Amino acid sequence: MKLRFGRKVISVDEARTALYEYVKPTETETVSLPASFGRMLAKDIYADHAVPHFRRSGVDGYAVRSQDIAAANPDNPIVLHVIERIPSGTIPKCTVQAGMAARIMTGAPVPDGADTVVMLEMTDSLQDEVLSSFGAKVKIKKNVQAASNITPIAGEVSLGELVIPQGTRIGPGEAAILATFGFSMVEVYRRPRVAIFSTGSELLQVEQEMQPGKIRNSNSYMLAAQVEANGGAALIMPALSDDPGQVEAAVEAVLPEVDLILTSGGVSVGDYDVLVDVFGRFDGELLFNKVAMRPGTPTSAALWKNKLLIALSGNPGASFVGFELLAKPIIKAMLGCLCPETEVLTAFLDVPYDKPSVYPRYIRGTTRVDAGCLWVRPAGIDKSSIMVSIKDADCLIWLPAGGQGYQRGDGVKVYTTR
Ligand SMILES: Nc1nc2c(c(=O)[nH]1)N[C@H]1C(S)=C(S)[C@@H](COP(=O)(O)OP(=O)(O)OC[C@H]3O[C@@H](n4cnc5c(N)ncnc54)[C@H](O)[C@@H]3O)O[C@H]1N2
Ligand code: MOO
Repeated sequence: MKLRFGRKVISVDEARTALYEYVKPTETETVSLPASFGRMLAKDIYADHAVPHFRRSGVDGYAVRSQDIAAANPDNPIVLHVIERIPSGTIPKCTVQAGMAARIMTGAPVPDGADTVVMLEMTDSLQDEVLSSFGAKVKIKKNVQAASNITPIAGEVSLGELVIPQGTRIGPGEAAILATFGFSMVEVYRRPRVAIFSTGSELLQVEQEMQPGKIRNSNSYMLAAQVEANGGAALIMPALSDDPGQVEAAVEAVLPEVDLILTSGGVSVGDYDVLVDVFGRFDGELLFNKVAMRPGTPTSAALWKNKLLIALSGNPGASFVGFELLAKPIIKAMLGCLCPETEVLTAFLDVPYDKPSVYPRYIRGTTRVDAGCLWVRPAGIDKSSIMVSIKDADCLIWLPAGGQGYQRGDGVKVYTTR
C-alpha cells in the first residue's frame, strides 16, 4: 500500500472525531482522598446532608431576637440577660426568649428563638459572665437586622444536591467538598497508561555521550511530561530504529499493557520514515495520515488491536503541538472528562505576523496580561524543528489558513497548554 504520497488531508476536528470513536473510558479505582488530588472523579457526588445542617453563626458575639434590640444604639444600649454560652461543635440547650441573649462562637449553632447575631465588638459585657449560670448581662450597642451573621440551614448546599459531577478533576474545592461529605476514599478513573516510542537511528539515550551526527531523544521526555500533566501514566519505551519489523514487534509487545500508544518521528516522506512502512504492513487500521495543521501535517493515527496509536511528527515543535491537539483530548476523554478539548480564549497579537500557510497554523505562544487584556506573541522561533522555545510556550496561537497577514493588536484565538 502506498502511504507516503497522495495522502488525504482531514481537519483537526475530523481527526479528533475519528479518534473519539475508539475511546473507551478507563475502569475506575478507589483511592484515598489525598491520593485523589488531580485525578478525575468517576461518580457523581450528591449531598447526603445540607450544608450547613444547622443555623450557623458567622461571628463571635451574642445570639439575640432582633426585635429586642431594634432601638439599640451606642447612647442607648439595650441590656439583655446572658442565658448560655455556645462553643462551636455543641448544641444549644436553651431557647432565646424576650430580653435574653446567648454568647455564641463563630461556627456554632444559633439557638432557637434567636434570629440574629450581634458581633462582640458591638457589645459590652456588664459584669464577669458566669457563663454557665444566669445573672450575666450584656449591653447591645447596635441595632442589627434579623438574619444578620447567620448562614441558614442549606445556605451552601441542599440535601440531595449534585455537588460534583463525574468527570471533574479533583482540585482544592473538590477536595473540600469530598471531605465535607465524608469521602475518605474516592472513586476515580484509572490513569490511562500511555506508551511512548521515539523512532530514528539518530537518537541517543539521555545518559549517552554525544556522538557525531546524533542527538539525544528529547521528545519522549517532553511527551511523557505532557501525558503526566494531563492525567495519564507515561511509559517511556526504548527508542526504536528505522526498522519497521522492530517497530512493529515493539508496539505489538506493549499493546496489551497500555491504553494508548504515542510515537514520534518517521511519519513523513523520507526513505527511513518507519511508521509509514509499519502502516503499510501491519494488521491494524490506518485512521488518517495527514491533518490540516501546521506544524504536524503528517501526523497519523491507527487502530491496532483495538488500541489507538497516534503517530506524531518527529520535529519537536510538531510533536508538542500534535500532542496538544490530538493526544491530550483523547487522554482526557479516557479519563471521563466532560469537556476534553482545550477551551479557546481570545487574545491580542503582540507582534505582526505575516507568514502564510496552506493549513491552519498553531503557533507556540507566550501570553501576558496588560491592563486586564490578554496579549500573545510567538514563543521564540516559530519552526517545528526548534525545541528550545517549547519551554516558553503557555498556549497555541491559532491562525487560519491563508496569507493575509496579521497586525499587532489583531484579535486571535489561543488554546492554553498549561
Ligand atoms: N520532502 C519532505 N520532507 C519533509 C516533509 C515533506 O512534506 N516533504 N515534511 C516535513 C515536516 S512538515 C515534518 S513535521 C517532518 C516530519 O518528519 P518525521 O515525523 O518523519 O520525523 P523525523 O524525520 O523522524 O524527524 C524529524 C526531525 O525531528 C528530530 N527528532 C525525531 N525524533 C526525535 C526525538 N525523539 N527527540 C528529538 N528530536 C527528534 C529528527 O532528528 C529530525 O531532525 O518532515 C519534514 N520533511
Ligand atoms: O508538519 Mo511539520 O511539523 O510543519 O515541520
